[in-house]
Amino acid sequence: MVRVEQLAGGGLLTLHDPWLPSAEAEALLSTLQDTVVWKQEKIRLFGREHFQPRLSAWMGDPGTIYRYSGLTLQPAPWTPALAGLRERVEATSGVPFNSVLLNYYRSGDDAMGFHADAEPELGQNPVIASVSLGGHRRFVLKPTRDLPDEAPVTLSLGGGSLLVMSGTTQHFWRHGVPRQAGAGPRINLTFRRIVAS
Ligand SMILES: O=C(O)CCC(=O)C(=O)O
Ligand SMILES: [Fe+2]
Repeated sequence: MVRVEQLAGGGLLTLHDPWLPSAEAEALLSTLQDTVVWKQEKIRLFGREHFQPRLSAWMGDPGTIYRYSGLTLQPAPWTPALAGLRERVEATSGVPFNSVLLNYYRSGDDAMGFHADAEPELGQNPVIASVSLGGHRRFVLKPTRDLPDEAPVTLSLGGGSLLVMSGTTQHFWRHGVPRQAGAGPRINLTFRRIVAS
């Protein structure tokens, strides 16, 4: 099923759910849990250092260096599983990607704070394609202060789904994955296109 949601300000969400067959999504979850070199990165936020409340990894074509929150990530080479998945994400979304940020939420205590994927190396109005594996999590979008009358939008991202964020989503909306009691392990893959570094 495909659900399309237009956001105020010209953002667009396209949710394909299911996208991957569930047996494949489950197999990919355990392959990634076991084979990715996961790290808990220490970031600098408002001048203070702390560990991110999740594990992560960065994979991509040579030269796709990613900088955010004081970190500089060098890409690990594509594994066969993710190189194949990238092609399928590109086929569905119609957009080329050269890198992917992997986030591993070990439990409902792991989370992602509100942010926009608006780093300069992603260019203007980037398309971000987000594959979820494992347990459902709430994915919340909040308008920026440019859209004071808009209410937050909440999606439930289940294992095997593909969410494509496009248009001006990263300009007028911020998104996050709040802590969620009882949630199971989840891996999210955000495919991106680094256009300059
Ligand atoms: O885990 C998610 O669904 C969101 C991940 C995300 O926002 C990101 O990687 O920038
Ligand atoms: Fe994001």
